Amino acid sequence: MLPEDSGVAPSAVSSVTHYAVELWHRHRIPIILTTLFALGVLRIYVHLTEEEKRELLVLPKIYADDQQDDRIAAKEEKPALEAAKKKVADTSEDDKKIGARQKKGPKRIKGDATKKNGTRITETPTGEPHKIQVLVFYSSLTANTEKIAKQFTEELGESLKEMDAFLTPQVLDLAEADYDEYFITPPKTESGPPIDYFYLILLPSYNIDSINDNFLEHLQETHHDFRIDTSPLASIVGYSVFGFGDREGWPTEEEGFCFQATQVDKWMAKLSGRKRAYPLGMGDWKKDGKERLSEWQTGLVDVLTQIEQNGGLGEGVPGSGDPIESDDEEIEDDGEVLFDDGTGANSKSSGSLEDVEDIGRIMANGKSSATPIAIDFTTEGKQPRKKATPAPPKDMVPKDSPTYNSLTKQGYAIVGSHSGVKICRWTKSALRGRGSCYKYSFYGINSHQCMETTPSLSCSNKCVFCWRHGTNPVGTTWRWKVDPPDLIFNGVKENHYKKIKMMRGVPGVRAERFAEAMRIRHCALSLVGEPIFYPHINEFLEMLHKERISSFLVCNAQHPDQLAALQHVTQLYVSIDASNKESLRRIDRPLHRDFWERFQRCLDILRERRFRQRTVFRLTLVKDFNLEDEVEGYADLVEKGLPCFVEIKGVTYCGTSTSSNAGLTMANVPFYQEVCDFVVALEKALLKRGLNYGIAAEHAHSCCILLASDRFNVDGKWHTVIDYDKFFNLLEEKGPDGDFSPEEYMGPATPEWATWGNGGFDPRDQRVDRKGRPIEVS
Ligand SMILES: Cc1cc2nc3c(=O)[nH]c(=O)nc-3n(C[C@H](O)[C@H](O)[C@H](O)COP(=O)(O)O)c2cc1C
Ligand code: SF4
Repeated sequence: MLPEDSGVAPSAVSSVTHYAVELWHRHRIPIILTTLFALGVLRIYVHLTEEEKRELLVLPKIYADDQQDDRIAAKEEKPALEAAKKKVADTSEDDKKIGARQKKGPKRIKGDATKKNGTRITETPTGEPHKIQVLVFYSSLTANTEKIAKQFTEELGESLKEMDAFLTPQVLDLAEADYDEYFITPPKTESGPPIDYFYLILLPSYNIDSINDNFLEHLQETHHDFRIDTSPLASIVGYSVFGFGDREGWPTEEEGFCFQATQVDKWMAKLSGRKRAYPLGMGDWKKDGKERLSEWQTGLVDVLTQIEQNGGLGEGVPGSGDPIESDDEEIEDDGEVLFDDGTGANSKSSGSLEDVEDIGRIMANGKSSATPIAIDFTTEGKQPRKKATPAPPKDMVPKDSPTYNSLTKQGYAIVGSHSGVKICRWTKSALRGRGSCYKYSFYGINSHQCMETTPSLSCSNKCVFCWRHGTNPVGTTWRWKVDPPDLIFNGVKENHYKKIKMMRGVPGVRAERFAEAMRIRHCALSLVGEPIFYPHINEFLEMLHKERISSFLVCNAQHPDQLAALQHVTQLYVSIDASNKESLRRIDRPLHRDFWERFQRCLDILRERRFRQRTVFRLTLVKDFNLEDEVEGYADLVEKGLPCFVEIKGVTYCGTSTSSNAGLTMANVPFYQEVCDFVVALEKALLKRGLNYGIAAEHAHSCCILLASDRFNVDGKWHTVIDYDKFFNLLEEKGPDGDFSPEEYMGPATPEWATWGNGGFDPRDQRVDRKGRPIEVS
């Protein structure tokens, strides 16, 4: 109805209304039908586009490259995902069947069945479907598990027979399997259809030294190895572990029932990016072992059936999602250099963990009473600004600190309160006859007889390329309890030998090298931190030398006073990480304000010492940081310090957040050819300055090249190798401050294979790739 004052004549209004009613009566059927049709089309369109989206969310294809992104998307779209899952579960015929089967096994959230004509969704770009190889690993000391594993594998094979996707399961003894082959990355298919792997591990627990310890150590070290992705097994389809134990002796899990299976399960979760396909099973061999195993087996077949149907574990499968694995996953190092203030509370957000640079602030905040006095041994004699109440100094790395946890997880043994020891990868590699580090090629150091250690885990730099995961404490002063040198010396040896002994069951370890390794002959004081930070470094060196253990000491050119007071070492290194002040600040991120002056003083000391110590400049090349345009600058530094040798090495990318925070990526790692070009240019720049240095040796394997002073060239041959016996004899004869020169303990000629142009790989060894496959040396 129109309002009365609208100004439109009533007769006109009534004729329009009449006309409209007339029109409706005449055409109402086509109008209604057309409207219904349009609404129907609209509904179908909306439905189809929604389904498309849901489909992607419901089934993250585990083989898709951007699986991670899918997961994130799925998380963000949780309500939609839930709705979609419910809908698919209600409607899919295939899923109904799976659902029925699953009633017997564990409850699972189903993914969308995208099975097309019976083929798995996992296909190569050419459409070839992947096959799944189930590998059943076991360990066994008294043969129970061995028998069970074989029978289990056979039965599993029977259950999977009808499923096209699966190859016949294989059983593998962990005492014989090469861990590098299976537990760094899954095996690669050389020919035939592409194969994906599903790992099952049957493991009895032993609280005595057994192969399980080696296996666990391998898993742990692989996870913490900075060269390897933290989840290198992420491409396996899934895994599950079953443990055997004995409740009679170990009644509960807290008391050790199946403790090693629990540990393997945790490490596998980490290595595989949480691909636990079925929960950890446990059984008491004497009581319910068989029953539990049979339940586990049923559940597994269920999961494998689902994988065959869906191409993956699907979202939300318990164990492949995000369970809290253990407390140690929670304290994963985030790469920040932390300092524990020792208050007991160790949450980062509470501020109890502080960067040492913040010590001033902590003290100002009234925490000074709990903080020991900082004794700057580098500036000893100066009066502390404020007289603090004397408090007993604390441990540098307390046992309950995150630093301790993190370092031990990376394989370090912490000795006393501030020292560490670790077996380096070259020591392990040499034990297996797979190559030694460049120090063998250049100086004759047997890697399997070399102990890598430090008496000070603390350092005064925070170098961008430091592979120590940023976990070591930093500081400009020694403010901690000081352990006596004999405690450190005995502790590091003991722990080194312990770690060597652990290697005895590792496949490929050569018996003769293992026997030799039980006598330490060399000590690389370069692990983490700054060895000359330790106030009793000279006494520690004396202990090494007394046992005729050579000493290669690396310092960071920040402690000139300690450097000046240092007694004889077999070889004395100074890290030269940049050729100018700005570059050094960017790379080393030194804590000392006068870092450049300290650096210069160290070079002066090295120059003075060059006829008494075998001095080495160690250059670490980082592309876009200190490589380009710095040749001349480095040549100037060599001219200033006149070292006996210059070692030039391409940086190794450690992939921690420390490095990424500093803007370091793989792109900063120079190619070997770039390192070679740099060294050739540096040699030329030195010759231009009238300095007689030449390229003496190379170790292409670790991207390292050695420039040597002509002092070590005899009759046209380089003599970079050291005569260690001669060194100890001279030391015994002349004392730790004795007057003898590096030339006096110069060894035989550098082996031909190590000289420039010959690669530097010891021909006695077999070079292998990361998975232990032989590589032909070109
Ligand atoms: C020396 C020894 C130590 C053991 N330690 C443990 C243990 O710490 N926790 C546990 O649950 N079972 C322990 N067991 C029990 C074994 O795990 C169990 O007997 C297992 O079935 C043995 O498997 P196998 O015959 O394949 O080696 C131990 C057995 C022995 C002989
Ligand atoms: S020098 Fe270093 S890398 Fe070489 S064997 Fe010794 S500890 Fe390992």
